[in-house]
Amino acid sequence: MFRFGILTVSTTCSQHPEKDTAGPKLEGEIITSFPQSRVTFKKIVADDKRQIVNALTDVVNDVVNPCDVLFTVGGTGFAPSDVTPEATREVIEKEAVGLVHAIISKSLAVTDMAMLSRPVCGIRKKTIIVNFPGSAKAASECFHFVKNALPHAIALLREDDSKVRKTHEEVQSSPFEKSKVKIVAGSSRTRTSQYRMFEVDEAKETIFQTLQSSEDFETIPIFNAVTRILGEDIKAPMHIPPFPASIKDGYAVKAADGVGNRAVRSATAAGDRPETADLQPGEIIRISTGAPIPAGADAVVQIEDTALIEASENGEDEIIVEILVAPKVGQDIRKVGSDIHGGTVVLEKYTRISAATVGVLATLGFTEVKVIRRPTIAIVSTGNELCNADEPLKPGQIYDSNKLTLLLLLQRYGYKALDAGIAKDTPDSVKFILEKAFEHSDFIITSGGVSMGEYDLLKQVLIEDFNGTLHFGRLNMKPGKPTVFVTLDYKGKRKTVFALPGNPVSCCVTSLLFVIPALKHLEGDKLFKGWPNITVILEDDIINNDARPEYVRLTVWKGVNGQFLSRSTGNQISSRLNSMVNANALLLVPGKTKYNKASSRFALLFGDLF
Ligand SMILES: Nc1nc2c(c(=O)[nH]1)N[C@H]1C(S)=C(S)[C@@H](COP(=O)(O)OP(=O)(O)OC[C@H]3O[C@@H](n4cnc5c(N)ncnc54)[C@H](O)[C@@H]3O)O[C@H]1N2
Ligand code: MOO
Ligand SMILES: [Mg+2]
Repeated sequence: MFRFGILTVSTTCSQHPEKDTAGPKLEGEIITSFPQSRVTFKKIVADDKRQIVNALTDVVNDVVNPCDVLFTVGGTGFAPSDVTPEATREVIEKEAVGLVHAIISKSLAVTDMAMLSRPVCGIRKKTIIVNFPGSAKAASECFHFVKNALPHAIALLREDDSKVRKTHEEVQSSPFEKSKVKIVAGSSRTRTSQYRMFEVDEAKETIFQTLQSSEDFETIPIFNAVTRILGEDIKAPMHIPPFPASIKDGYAVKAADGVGNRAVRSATAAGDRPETADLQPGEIIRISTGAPIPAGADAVVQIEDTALIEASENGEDEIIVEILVAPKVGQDIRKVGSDIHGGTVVLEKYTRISAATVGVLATLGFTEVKVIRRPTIAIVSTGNELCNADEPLKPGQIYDSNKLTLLLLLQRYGYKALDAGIAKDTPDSVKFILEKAFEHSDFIITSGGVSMGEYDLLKQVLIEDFNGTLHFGRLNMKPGKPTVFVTLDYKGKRKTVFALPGNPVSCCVTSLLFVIPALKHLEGDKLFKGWPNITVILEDDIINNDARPEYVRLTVWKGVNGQFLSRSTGNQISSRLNSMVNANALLLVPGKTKYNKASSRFALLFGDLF
């Protein structure tokens, strides 16, 4: 049973209690909403801070007749006499700003006047004190805004564990199920990887065969459409230009008139309504670029090919102009539909939308466009050693860089991703974070936890807890050997997971070689055929001492003779992210191979040229 109190604060009502409509109205709402409850305290006091403080204190100290929630009604406004919030603040021990926020934000949805209410809510001992405005309507509305949270708030204050747990379970919908994975340490741990080593090309092929390009569409405003893939053929609903328009600043003429002096009838500029009275022989009309061609005119003579013969007295108007060069029919006129012919397909489905594409859509009057829906993407970091940027580093910790690098790398190619947090190196934590990511996203990129260590848990959790299909778990490449590609069904929805190696460079290089192409493929980008291979000249010797083929990061720029020159970005160890700084290309060097300085090689260009 809940116990409520109502303190009406009003000087008038304290003298004429029959005028208090808000208190009784609120009492009725309380009993209707909580039939098992009782209103154990009712009082009216004047708008007097001392009286309010005393009444509130009496209630919270009353052990015989305690009150779970005490509502004050009135005295929360801007009038000099309104002091209920100040009195409440003197009494409470803890503020409850969430209640205040609920009251104000929900009231603002009803009336702008809610801005002028100053409620204070808080807790003193086991009583919650809540300020409501003084009108009967507002008080009862506010009660409904907060009432759903009250039972749980009361249970918490009463330290009623069973009720609190029940509410937590209800709120969290499904109680968390622990991971099935057990960490295998010591003598029984595996010493050889059970995953077959895939070649890079085989891995790419596997990705493209496994992932189906989306045929799911959405309509978005054209100003958000750059980098998206067009989801339909766009037919022009009109001709561009929609009217014959002048290509030059000059004079609209009748070509048959030829050269000679002409009377300037009028002037027309871009944006003017088309002149409908037919141009007569011997007449011309001054015209500006983009203006509609007047009726009866069939050519435009640019101003450079004319001479002024006579002007008006004030010099503002041209009266007679001489045409110096004989015009041809149609000269300097943009015909209707000459840029875009109405009814034809002007943009093809699967085009990647550029600023110019948006311009064409705008020209045709489109404000929205149908595009292929992109997968929702989440990024997860894993590792006990990882620390968020806003926390101080403890011994043994490092800052998480992969999550941010991945988020921004994706952004560079137009993809937005969600930060799904950092998982600890425990099966439960990895499972919990992945579950959270699967709830919100269809395409998940993780980093770390995929190699041979006993705390490298990603593959096991994905397979054992989520019944994932592992398509590959090891690649013959450096960096990026332990790259993992998994698909699974979660609550009936298909999820794609790339579990990338934790080393920051491995994470970047594998994103460029597999993740971005996979996203482009999913999005139906039919024009993307992988990063272009360009011929570069090496400015230094490049040696790969590893048996694995190595993707060496290069800086490529255009030399004076137009050739592409390149230099390695320095020490290529996969922990050294500086090797990605200033890198715009990847040079594939076979295992145990030296590429000599000045030789020319193919490199994959993934960024802008320097
Ligand atoms: N016995 C073997 N050990 C390792 C092998 C192997 O084949 N046999 N492979 C090595 C290779 S190659 C790589 S690459 C790494 C991959 O490691 P994991 O993917 O398991 O990643 P972790 O062990 O969790 O971390 C590796 C490294 O990267 C740092 N890291 C991780 N996450 C982040 C982050 N978000 N931001 C910054 N730095 C991060 C982490 O601290 C480690 O230093 O395994 C080799 N081992
Ligand atoms: O393959 Mo690891 O990615 O060398 O560093
Ligand atoms: Mg590891």
